[in-house]
Amino acid sequence: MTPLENIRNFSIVAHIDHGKSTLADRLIQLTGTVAERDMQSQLLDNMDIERERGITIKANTVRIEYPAKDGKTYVLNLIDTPGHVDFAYEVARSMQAVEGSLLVVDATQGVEAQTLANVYTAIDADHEIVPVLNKVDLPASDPDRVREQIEDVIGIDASEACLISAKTGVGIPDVLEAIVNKLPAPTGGDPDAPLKAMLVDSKYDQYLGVICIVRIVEGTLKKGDRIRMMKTGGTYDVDDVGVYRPKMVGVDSLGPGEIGYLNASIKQVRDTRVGDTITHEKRKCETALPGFKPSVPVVFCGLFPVDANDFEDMREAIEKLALNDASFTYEMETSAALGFGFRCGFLGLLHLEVIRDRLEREYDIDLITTAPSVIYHVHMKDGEMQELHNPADMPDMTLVDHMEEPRIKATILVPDDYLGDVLKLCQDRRGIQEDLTYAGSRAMVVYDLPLNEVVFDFYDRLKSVTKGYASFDYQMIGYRQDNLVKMQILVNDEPVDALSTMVHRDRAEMRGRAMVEKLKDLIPRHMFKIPIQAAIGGKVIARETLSAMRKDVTAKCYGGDATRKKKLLEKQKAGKKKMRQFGKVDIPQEAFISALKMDS
Ligand SMILES: Nc1nc2c(ncn2[C@@H]2O[C@H](COP(=O)(O)OP(=O)(O)OP(=O)(O)O)[C@@H](O)[C@H]2O)c(=O)[nH]1
Repeated sequence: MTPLENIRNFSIVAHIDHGKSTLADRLIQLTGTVAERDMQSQLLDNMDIERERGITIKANTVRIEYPAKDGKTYVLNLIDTPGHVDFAYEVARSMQAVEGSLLVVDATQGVEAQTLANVYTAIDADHEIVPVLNKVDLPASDPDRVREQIEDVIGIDASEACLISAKTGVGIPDVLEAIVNKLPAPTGGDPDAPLKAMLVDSKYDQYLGVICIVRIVEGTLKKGDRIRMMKTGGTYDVDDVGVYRPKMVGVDSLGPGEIGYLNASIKQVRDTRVGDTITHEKRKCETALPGFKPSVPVVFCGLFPVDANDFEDMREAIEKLALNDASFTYEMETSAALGFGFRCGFLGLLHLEVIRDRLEREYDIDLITTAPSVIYHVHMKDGEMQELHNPADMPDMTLVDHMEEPRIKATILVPDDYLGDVLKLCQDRRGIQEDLTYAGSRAMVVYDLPLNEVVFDFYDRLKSVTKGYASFDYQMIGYRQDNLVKMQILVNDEPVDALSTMVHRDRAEMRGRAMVEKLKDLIPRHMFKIPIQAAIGGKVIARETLSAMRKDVTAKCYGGDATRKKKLLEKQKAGKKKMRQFGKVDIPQEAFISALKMDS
């Protein structure tokens, strides 16, 4: 067991791409935690999809042993936290398990929106913060300017910030010394007290079952102990305890201040509650740790198999994915248009994409994704309040008194030149400007926006109007009443429920027109005329007509080249597979998403 004063627990906070993972790799490498031949970049991102997209989804931890200049060997426990806005709540939770943070800022870019959001989370968790300026090997780096910016915008002293290049390794020893000298050791913690440990995160391993990452606050955890989860009441025998280096290595025991894993034949991640207090069954601790609110899904959409025969496979795949991800919810849904599928809830759009990608790639299921929606509060005239997850379930408007929608506070950092475009974008999305300040040549804008207008393609639009220079972060602020209506789309006079959306009354006409125009381009011509309409209640607010024509793919193949004709017809058939029939009309899969993209 390591004495408390020789332990340092920390996380790294950074904006995406500022070098968090590269720095973690360097720290691991320099301390010889991994043999040189086993070194591969991004050691901590072990899920394929994380590695591929360069994002971290679940918290990971690694234990590093560092012989410091003062002659003592320290145990450094690094918790790697997710870096994307969707997972902000997970970041806040993992931070409760450590005492300090390295604040990594790319010295060529400076402070970005996520730097701010993450560093404030660290400050809220009472962290000591060590600023680290990365990428000083690049000619464009300007450490002095960025140092000043950290002081002006964040308000912490950056005069002793470490100047490093995580890529070349310059300055890494200074970071290790700063961790030891500037970050506090964990406090308190009697190894003989009844066990009190925090469940920091849990994940599913196909060979070992559920692995829990734990931080010991008091007492000692050993293999063979019988433990109790104080919130869920579950009791388990501990099969193994250990640490990540970053591979799993068993240890005899974990004591106060230490971070490691435990494995106790827990069947599914859902049986564990992140933030729960773990204690011994026989000798319980008196009070539990404060615990966390569970993270709740904010974005919902329907997922349907393109081929109805895939439904059972899809159910199995979704159940498996949910085993490892308690923040992802699902329930069966039937749609008149799309048949059987699932209504799924996600933490954000990236989370949605990750799950959808995994279903398609790992389980080989072609999916139709319906428009993402948020949760509306529908206040009925009889005083009851209903949560609306799916626009298709909207109750009869005559029974509704009023509706509320979720709003967010969005923080956007953008170079001056693009400020006008950003303000226009936020204004177009029904935003209310709350603040506009400058940090050097960059503006920081704060907007109050409806989540509904952001979940879909706001981030893409923001990136495109600012050529990628803007950064964005948000947090939920609550519900507010507004004039919202359900807009239906009718194709060939039949409503397509999967295309229903909630819109603001004042924008309904514009949105309806844009959608029917898009659909006209997306739906192939048929042998008959197809009216495409947008309607509110029974009233049509926009209409386009797709004229009749048979698309003869073989028309260009005059002469007798039969094989080429056959090939083209087969290609047409394959293309058809991705379509769904609505009455007599085929609607291609991409229409469900593309039709909703707004051009501003
Ligand atoms: N030139 C230079 N490039 C660097 C340095 N550190 C990181 N990079 C590069 O910057 C990019 C982003 O680095 P990552 O370590 O993946 O960034 P991250 O912050 O972990 O990103 P997320 O995991 O997506 O949050 C990679 O292409 C790195 O090779 C550095 O010191 N100098």
